[in-house]
Amino acid sequence: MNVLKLKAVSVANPNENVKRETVDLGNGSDVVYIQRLIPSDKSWEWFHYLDKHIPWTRPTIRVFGKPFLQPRDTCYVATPGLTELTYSGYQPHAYSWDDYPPLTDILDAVHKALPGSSFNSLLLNRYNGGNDYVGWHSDDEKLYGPTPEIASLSFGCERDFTLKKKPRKKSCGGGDEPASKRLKKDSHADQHTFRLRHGSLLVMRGYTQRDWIHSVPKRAKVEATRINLTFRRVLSKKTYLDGCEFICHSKDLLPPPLRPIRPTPPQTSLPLKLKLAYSQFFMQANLTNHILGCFLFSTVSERFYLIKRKDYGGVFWLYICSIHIRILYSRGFLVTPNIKNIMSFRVRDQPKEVGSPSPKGEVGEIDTRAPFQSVKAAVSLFGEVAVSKEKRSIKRRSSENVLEKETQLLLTQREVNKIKKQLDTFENTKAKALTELDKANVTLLELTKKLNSVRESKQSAMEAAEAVKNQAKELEQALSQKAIGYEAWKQELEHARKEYTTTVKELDASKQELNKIRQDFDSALEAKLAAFQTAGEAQRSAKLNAEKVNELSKELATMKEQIEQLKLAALLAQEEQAKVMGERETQLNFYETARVEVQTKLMALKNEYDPELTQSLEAKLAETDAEIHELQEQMRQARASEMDTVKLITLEIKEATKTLQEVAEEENSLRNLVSSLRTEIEQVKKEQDEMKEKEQAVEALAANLTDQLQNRTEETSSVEEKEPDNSEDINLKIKQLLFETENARKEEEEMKLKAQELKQEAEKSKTVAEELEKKLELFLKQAEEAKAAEQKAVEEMKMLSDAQGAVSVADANGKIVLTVDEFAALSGKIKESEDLIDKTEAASMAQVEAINTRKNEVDRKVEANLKAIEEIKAATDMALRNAEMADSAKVAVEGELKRWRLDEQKGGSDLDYSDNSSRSISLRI
Ligand SMILES: O=C(O)CCC(=O)C(=O)O
Ligand SMILES: [Fe+2]
Repeated sequence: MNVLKLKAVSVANPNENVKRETVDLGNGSDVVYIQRLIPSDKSWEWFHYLDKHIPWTRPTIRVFGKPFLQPRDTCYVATPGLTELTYSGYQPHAYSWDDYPPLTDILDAVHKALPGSSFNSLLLNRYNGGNDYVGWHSDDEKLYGPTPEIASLSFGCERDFTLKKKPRKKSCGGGDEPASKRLKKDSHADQHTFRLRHGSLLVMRGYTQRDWIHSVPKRAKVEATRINLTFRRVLSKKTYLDGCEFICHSKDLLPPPLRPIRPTPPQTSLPLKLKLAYSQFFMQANLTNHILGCFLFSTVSERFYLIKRKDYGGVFWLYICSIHIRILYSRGFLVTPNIKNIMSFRVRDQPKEVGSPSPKGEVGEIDTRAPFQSVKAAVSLFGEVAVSKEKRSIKRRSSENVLEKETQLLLTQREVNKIKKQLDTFENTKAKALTELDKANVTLLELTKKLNSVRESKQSAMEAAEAVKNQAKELEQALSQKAIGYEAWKQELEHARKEYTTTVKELDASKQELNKIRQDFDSALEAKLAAFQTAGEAQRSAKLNAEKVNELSKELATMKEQIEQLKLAALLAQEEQAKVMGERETQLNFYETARVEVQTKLMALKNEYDPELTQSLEAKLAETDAEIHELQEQMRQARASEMDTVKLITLEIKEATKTLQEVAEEENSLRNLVSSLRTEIEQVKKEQDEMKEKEQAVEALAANLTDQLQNRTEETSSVEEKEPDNSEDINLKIKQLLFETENARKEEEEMKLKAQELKQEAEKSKTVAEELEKKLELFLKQAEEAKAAEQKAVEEMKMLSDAQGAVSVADANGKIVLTVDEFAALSGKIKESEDLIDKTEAASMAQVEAINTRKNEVDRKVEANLKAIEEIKAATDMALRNAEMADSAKVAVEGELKRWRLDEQKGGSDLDYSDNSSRSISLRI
């Protein structure tokens, strides 16, 4: 593998030329953004290395309990021994820093940029284009403590990073601050966006994870890849002590209220005072905190306790003395202390000598990093708080070593236990397997025994057979002594006997076959009966359908009539309107004449009277003129709009009539289809009748065959007795049999053909049904359209009725062409016809559906019938073959028997067979 060699980096000095921007988010949260931390070339070099070498995975995480493919690639790197990271139900595998050496260079660069930082884990993200993203979240996992510093380094494609304030109810910790301060902080913006550039570093600090959420949203147009590294510090690690697993948190995890150590206690009895200081603090500030457990240990003089406490999103340990533990215990905050578990207590920054200058602000703090391996060790260290730092550190180191060893030992012990368990399971499986083997052996023995007994019985049977053979030989010898010339005959007799046995067997088989055929016939008959019943039902339903179709046609006729009436009403309305218009025009003409007359009169008056009166009269005339004009205009407009509406309605009614006609046509075609379906059903019934006849013929033939076979047997014996040389007759009969067999074959062929035809018919009826369905769909669509058109017409009519109402009010003469009521009645009629169409449509649909169902049923029955016929045909074939075979065998036997009887008769004078029954042949059919 071509591993990229990367030199140790010297990145920009954070304190000198790197520009950093700090955004105060308020309430102890802030974000630092360094736009150009890593030079572009170096950033690309790292980008390509990470893109190629990091083992990226895209895990399935859980969001609100549902599995969800993480919308970006990821990888996790961490220092060994830390508590594992788990987020959204997913625990990533922790790779080591050494697996990917450039990561340590990048880490160094980040550490340099952020003095005092000490990251021990890294979550890498790769966004393969704008569709990859990270949704709103906060990195507030417990293992990072309450105020984690998270540094996010970006390479490659620029993406937006958005921060949003969490809903107010979740915010906590600001309770100690004065209201004025809080108010001020509230003025901070609730959302911030940073464009994360190639080589930039964004650091979230303080309570950002507690109070804010962040995301990298999707970006539709982005295609390029972005790689992001988020550095974090895990505060806890696992330790084993006295067989117990402890999650130890470093001092960083102590929440701020506990961090400032209490003022220096008096120098005398320092450890105890220190303990008291902590316990007092604990009592004051944290009584309500959730206490997970209490652990007791003793020093020479006193018993002390450590409290396992949960606070600020973390679990850690507190030291407490016995007095306070009793108080806590009495108040129900503690459960029974467990004496076996102990934790360490370390004192930091102790004054070296008594009487030295006043101690510094901080005198001690809890450190659970190095628990004691035994009570003794704890006591010894606890008693030596005043010893030199060096000595203490040596002791601590040795105690840490011992702890490390113990942890390793415990892990090894666990491993050993696991292996032991595995061994146990293996032993169990082995024991089970052995038992099974024993059982198998027993069975084998039993089987062997059985085999042996079978062998023995076989042997004895063989011996018996041998004895019988010997006897037969003896008998033969005796016979040969008596009739030496019959040697050949004996052999033939033997042969005939054998043949006879085979024939009997074959005849048995034939009989069975025939029985089977009979059974098949019976079941076919049943199926046929069922098919007939279905056909009858189909017929009945077809009749019903026809009746319904007739009803539908009647309804359709009524509808047509109604529409005709509607049309008539519309025509009448039109005529009425035309009449009104005529009257109005006459009125207008009358006005016009009156006006002209007045004008003439006025002119005459003007000439006769003074000009002032004339002027006023003229003005009045002009006014009247204008009014008349206005009236004329209004009437013209009203007439035009009325005409338009009437035209529109007429058009709509025409369309509705057309659609109804189409519906009627569809009904007709449906009716035709129903009748053709009925004809098809009749045809199928006829075919079935024919099939039945054929089947009966085949049945009769099979029965005939059986009878003939029986007769032949009887005839053979009687002919043998009466006419030994009637071979010609036998031949004739055999020929006849063969002829009949041939006939049966032909019949069968015909049946096959018929079945084929029936199948084709079934196919055809299927196609017809499909076409019917298609037509129905089309019909439904058209009905829908007709309905919509009708609806529209109704609306138009309503509008017109409203308009007419208005006209009637405006018209002083009260001459209304169509009153509101008339229009309402008209609308009602239209609604009625609409409902009727709906009902008709639904009924026809149901009819067609029912027809389809019936047809499908008939199809199914026909198919079942065809199948039964096929099976019968196959069985008949087989039976015929068997009959043929039996026939030829019979011929052979007959020949042999004839010869045998002849010989017997010839030798009758020499041999006296008193027991004739031993020679008689009975054919069992
Ligand atoms: O890709 C980024 O910039 C943010 C990633 C992030 O928020 C995370 O991994 O938790
Ligand atoms: Fe994050």
